Amino acid sequence: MIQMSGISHQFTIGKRAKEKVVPVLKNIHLQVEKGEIMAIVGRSGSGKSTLLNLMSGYIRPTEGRIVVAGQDVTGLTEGQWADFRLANYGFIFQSFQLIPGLTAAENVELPLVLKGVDKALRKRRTEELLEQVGMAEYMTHYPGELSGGQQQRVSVARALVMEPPIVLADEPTGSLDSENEKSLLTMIRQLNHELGITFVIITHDEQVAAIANRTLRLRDGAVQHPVPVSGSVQGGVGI
Ligand SMILES: Nc1ncnc2c1ncn2[C@@H]1O[C@H](COP(=O)(O)OP(=O)(O)OP(=O)(O)O)[C@@H](O)[C@H]1O
Repeated sequence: MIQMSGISHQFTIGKRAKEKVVPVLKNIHLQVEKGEIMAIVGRSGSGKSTLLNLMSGYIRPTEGRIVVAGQDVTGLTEGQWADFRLANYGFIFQSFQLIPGLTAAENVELPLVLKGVDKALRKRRTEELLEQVGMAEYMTHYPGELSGGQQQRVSVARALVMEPPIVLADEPTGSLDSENEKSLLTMIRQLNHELGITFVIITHDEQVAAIANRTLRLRDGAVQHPVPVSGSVQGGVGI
């Protein structure tokens, strides 16, 4: 589903005369299989977010090739990446990243508006999803009127609204208490099993890593060691 080959990335910081190159990722090879949950773990600064940003086209690799859903995305322009993300990825963040001035329903609906989907269809899809994540009663609430756990449910609904084959999550449980964490993980497992959605999840959290089929460990920008297969997804473990 996602293949990264020979990926290296360095940031260049500072002004011209004092430019400094910061190498972050070194020769990463990874393959995320369709229908699996992959956890990415590693110490702060090991390059986890950089890896996710490369997968989703927010930054471009210094070296290497990225193929997602059969398409070589390495050379996409910014505009092409925007379309590609809308069609292929849903995102879940630690800080939810809901738009404060929009209701729960409007937040979920927004990607459909951007895509020009018909209003009646948007409404139906939004209601279905908010129902699915247990937030039907809160459709007209603003994010500021919802608990952290409720906001994360809304953000899951938003991530799913375009029916993406892949969901990328950056510390999705990082702001949740243990009860909300448990219910989010149950939801992720269900979505993975029932809809076959592929998940890539950055996490510090052992409970999250425990639901993953595989765990990729980064250390100082490199893959730490080969990844054992521990879940139900078969074959082709190309890390
Ligand atoms: N835009 C940038 N410019 C320069 N350096 C950057 C930039 N983004 C990240 N870095 C550096 O790259 C390294 C890896 O950062 P990254 O955010 O990928 O780590 P991480 O593993 O996600 O960390 P954390 O768990 O703290 O979020 C760090 O040393 C960081 O300072």
